[in-house]
Amino acid sequence: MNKATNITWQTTKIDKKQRQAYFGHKSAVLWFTGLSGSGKSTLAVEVERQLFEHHVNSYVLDGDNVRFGLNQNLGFSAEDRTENIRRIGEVAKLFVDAGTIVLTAFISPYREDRRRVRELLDDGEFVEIFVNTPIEVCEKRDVKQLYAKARRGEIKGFTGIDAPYEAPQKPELTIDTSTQTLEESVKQIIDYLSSHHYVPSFQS
Ligand SMILES: Nc1ncnc2c1ncn2[C@@H]1O[C@H](COP(=O)(O)OS(=O)(=O)O)[C@@H](OP(=O)(O)O)[C@H]1O
Ligand SMILES: Nc1ncnc2c1ncn2[C@@H]1O[C@H](COP(=O)(O)OP(=O)(O)O)[C@@H](O)[C@H]1O
Repeated sequence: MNKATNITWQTTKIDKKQRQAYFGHKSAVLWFTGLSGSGKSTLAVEVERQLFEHHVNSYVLDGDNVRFGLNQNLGFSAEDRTENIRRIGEVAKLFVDAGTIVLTAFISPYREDRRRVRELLDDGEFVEIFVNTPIEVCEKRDVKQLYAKARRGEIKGFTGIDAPYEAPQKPELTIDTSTQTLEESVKQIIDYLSSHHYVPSFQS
């Protein structure tokens, strides 16, 4: 609910369609969701690099980074995670309006929070990518040693240990980084974008 009153939506002279035509590709959100250590950031960063190399406007919004700035007042309670995802959704929508393919790498554990972001956007603009790497593999990787801390009880409410992760029911794409190489996963995503005419066709 808006707290401010007496506000009106300002329209501009250049719209999303004009920006997309100018850049030569569609804009959308590639919404990576999955457990910590599942591979969201690694995938997003590599897809961004390849899109950029092929002259596609692309930009990664990453969990840890956004929490250093925009969302530095939020923690990991269910309410704070919901607010985290709500703000990211609004930021992602601005990027889509600006003609960019924005890649978001957040655990985003709640189905309802992700659904709300999908609803914010037009049809086809929300591409949900479920990074479905088994927790045993994520925990074994333990890139930031957070699973070990959670197991020792030093972090409370860690996703997958003592906080929930609600898997997507109908994601556009599912990736398992325990069985697919990085190259295979990136190719799967780029092929999806090409075959669905988000970007001109190219080989990853
Ligand atoms: N309690 C708890 N649970 C899960 N993750 C935790 C927690 N505390 C800190 N971290 C670190 O924060 C990163 C997840 O932040 P997100 O903004 O993606 O989380 S969420 O979408 O709001 O659930 C996550 O980063 P990724 O590993 O990149 O997913 C962790 O490094
Ligand atoms: N096939 C793969 N695809 C993506 N990441 C992989 C793969 N195999 C191993 N990894 C490693 O898994 C880790 C995933 O960490 P990260 O991308 O930070 O995950 P998240 O953003 O989901 O927390 C990285 O250290 C990465 O090098």
